[in-house]
Amino acid sequence: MQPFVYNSQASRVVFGAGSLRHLVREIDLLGARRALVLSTPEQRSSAEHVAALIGERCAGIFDRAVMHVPIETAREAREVAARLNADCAVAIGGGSTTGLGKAIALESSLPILAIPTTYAGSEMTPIYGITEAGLKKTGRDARVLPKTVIYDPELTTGLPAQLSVTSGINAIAHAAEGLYAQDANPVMSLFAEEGIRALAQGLPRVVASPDDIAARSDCLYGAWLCGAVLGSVGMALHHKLCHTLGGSYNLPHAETHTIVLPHALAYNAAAAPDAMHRIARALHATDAAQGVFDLAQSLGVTVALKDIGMPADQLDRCAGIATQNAYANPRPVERGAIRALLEDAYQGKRPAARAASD
Ligand SMILES: NC(=O)C1=CN([C@@H]2O[C@H](COP(=O)(O)OP(=O)(O)OC[C@H]3O[C@@H](n4cnc5c(N)ncnc54)[C@H](O)[C@@H]3O)[C@@H](O)[C@H]2O)C=CC1
Ligand SMILES: O=C(O)/C=C\C(=O)CC(=O)O
Repeated sequence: MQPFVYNSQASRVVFGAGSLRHLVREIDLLGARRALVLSTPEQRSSAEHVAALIGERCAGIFDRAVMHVPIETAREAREVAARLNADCAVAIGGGSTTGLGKAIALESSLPILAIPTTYAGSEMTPIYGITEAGLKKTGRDARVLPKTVIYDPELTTGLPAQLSVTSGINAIAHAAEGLYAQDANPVMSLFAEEGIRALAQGLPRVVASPDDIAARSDCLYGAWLCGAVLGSVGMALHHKLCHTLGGSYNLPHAETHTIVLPHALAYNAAAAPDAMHRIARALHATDAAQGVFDLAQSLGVTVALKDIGMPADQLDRCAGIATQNAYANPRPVERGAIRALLEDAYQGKRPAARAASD
């Protein structure tokens, strides 16, 4: 075994159907008295349910979380938290809502209790993102890692089937890149492979029956493990491409991950054979890139950037942005090859299998 460094991220996880009933106990354990509940406008009713559970210790609800955390929203939420004397933030929702909690915690160190309702995994990471003047900046800071996470699969049954699939593949992307990360380690690789396996088994059952709690549990468990990988080791080409596409063209986050991942894996396949073997094994596929593509296509989500609003004439520019700064990746990142990758993703082409001799 190669020497390695493993950074554990300290958080408390309460997992299981119905575990939202432990919310007040968990707020007590944080030592908090005035909880500010965060949500998107669409999940206002979930926020109200949470506020009712918290009772008199609920300081208020802020329901304006949106994707990519615009700085104006972050400032408004910070002001509300300060005005209400909140001493903890309870974020119920996906990565956008957790991200808003992180924007508050970044300045105030307010502890976050996250209740994830998608599979994006932000609740397991010290990574924050804030968008200012059309530019999204991300960073790592221990203050933004949620202190407590309540994973209750019952809260995910309302996540539409298509968003469940793309969000699940967003999670798989964290694990896949974690397996070939420059700072990969055996512990996170175990999390990664198990996370992919749980999601690959759970997602088809969720699509067939969105209320299936056992399937929802498998997916949320997989999302937890994959999120932990994202929080612990560095990402590479795939995440760089998705941030470029999402940030520059405002493409939807989970869908973009779903479309790009097979092509990023095909690009890196020959340079990371062990990771590809483990991804394929977890997917019960013979090839990692094709396995992800087939999973997405068989579950009825789009596999082409042209279907989600990517302008055809921007592929050159996108290849330029994604290759202008150096970053760790198993295979050198070359502009011409990235342009070809983007063309394949734009058209929704099934990637070729890695040759056995590669
Ligand atoms: N900092 C980090 O470590 C990470 C950050 N992110 C960030 O998170 C954002 C994307 O988060 P996502 O979770 O993909 O989407 P999201 O949080 O934007 O949610 C998408 C939509 O689905 C709704 N929704 C969520 N859960 C639902 C449920 N159970 N039932 C019905 N509707 C539900 C939301 O209210 C929203 O309208 C991006 O800004 C991305 O950059 C994503 C992953 C990791
Ligand atoms: O952009 C952020 O807020 C930080 C990380 C991610 O979004 C990870 C991802 O691309 O899923």
